[in-house]
Amino acid sequence: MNSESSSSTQQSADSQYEGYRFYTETIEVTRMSALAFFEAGGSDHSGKRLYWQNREKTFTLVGIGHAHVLSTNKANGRFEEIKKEWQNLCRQIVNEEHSVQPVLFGGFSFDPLNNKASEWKRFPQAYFAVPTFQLVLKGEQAFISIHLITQKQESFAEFEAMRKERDKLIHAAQVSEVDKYDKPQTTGRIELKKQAYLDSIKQVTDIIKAKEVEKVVIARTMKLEFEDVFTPTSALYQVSNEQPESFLFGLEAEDQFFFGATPERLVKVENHKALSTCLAGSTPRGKTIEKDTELGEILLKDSKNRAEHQYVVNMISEVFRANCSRTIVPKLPKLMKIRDIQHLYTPVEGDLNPGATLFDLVQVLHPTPALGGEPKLLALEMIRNYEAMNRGYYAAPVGWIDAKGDGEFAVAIRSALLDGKEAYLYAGGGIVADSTPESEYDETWVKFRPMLRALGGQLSDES
Ligand SMILES: C=C(O[C@@H]1C=C(C(=O)O)C=C[C@H]1O)C(=O)O
Ligand SMILES: [Mg+2]
Repeated sequence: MNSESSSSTQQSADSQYEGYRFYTETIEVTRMSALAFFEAGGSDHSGKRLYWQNREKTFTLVGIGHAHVLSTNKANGRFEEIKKEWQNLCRQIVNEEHSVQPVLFGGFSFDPLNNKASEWKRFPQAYFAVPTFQLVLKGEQAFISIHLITQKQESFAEFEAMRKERDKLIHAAQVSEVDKYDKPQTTGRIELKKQAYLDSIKQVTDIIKAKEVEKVVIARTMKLEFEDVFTPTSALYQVSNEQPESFLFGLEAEDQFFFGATPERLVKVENHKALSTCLAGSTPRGKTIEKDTELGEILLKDSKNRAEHQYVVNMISEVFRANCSRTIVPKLPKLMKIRDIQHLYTPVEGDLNPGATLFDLVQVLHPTPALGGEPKLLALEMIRNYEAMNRGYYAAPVGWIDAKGDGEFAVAIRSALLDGKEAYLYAGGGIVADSTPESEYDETWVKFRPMLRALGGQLSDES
């Protein structure tokens, strides 16, 4: 069964995209491994690939090549800029004849006002792309789309060449074996600025006790060194094996690759329904069922963790009440148990008000007190001043949006930046009045664990 549509649209739009045309074709293919498709794109489009799988595993998106890039290095107005450009581009190029609409995928940095030097050399403050070749796995079905966005009048030959390339990609993906990826040989594991991290927790806790701010999330970085270059496909393969119950994401920017397996949804919009997740408050999994249940029960009643969690519930509910009707917020948190850790969890949903968009929600929600703090702007300033790192895209929104405005963004935690023979891993925790540097430090170890296991950075005496 093939569904095809190739067409172009030209309207007398007053946008910056006047004269742009969109050529697209979507075919249904037999289901293939998303990772194999991602890998196949590496020979000609390395540095321009993306990967996404939702938490429920009902939707997987792989992008290869850039049909169009939207990015900015502006510190202020980056959300508005990307939102407006996407709307302008869609208005110009998308029409009803297109059976499949283009998808924009990418992310934002955590805090553009943080100007500490960092490892994030290839990532602008916002970085999105419409892929040239796009694989979508939905339920049992698989679709591959070609997207060509161009100002050229005549693109027939170019589009024909793209069809050939698509067929080669499909073939390469179908014959490749995806279980061939080994863990890297890890030669070094360095806790960067550990003392500065511990000191910052003490400083921030003192300021919270003086009631100048209520909650601030503080994070730290771990660096792994590998014997050989470790590839993005191998990295995705390893985390996907480790974390079946999370969103999986990967975003290439030239020779750097940001990826992770996060349990935290920032916001999803589907047919005007909005969903978000309050996730804060943590404890390890128990080794036995009894111990695990006991740890969970203790977490549900623990006042320090409930305080961490409640700031997030209050903030997200407030944002939803301002942007949605029929907002539903459960009164009490539940437990979200994932492989290495359990969290306090409250889902929030509502019907998006007319005029409110996914990008609007991303902008007002980011960062929630799960990754920033309360009050938001003061917490951001404290993170800038006290945290001994620059988060880059860690803890920031990463996700996708389509031409109708549906899409989903996750909070990019449990993540790492891969840079050739090195990887930078990130983990943090919510600091409230009764936090201590030692227990926060321990909590970050639990949060590092999945990524360490995936990347072979776990020492032999740890399991
Ligand atoms: C900051 C992280 O996680 C966040 C902080 C949590 C906490 O402090 O309890 C729990 C879940 C996340 O919202 C991280 O994983 O790095
Ligand atoms: Mg915590």
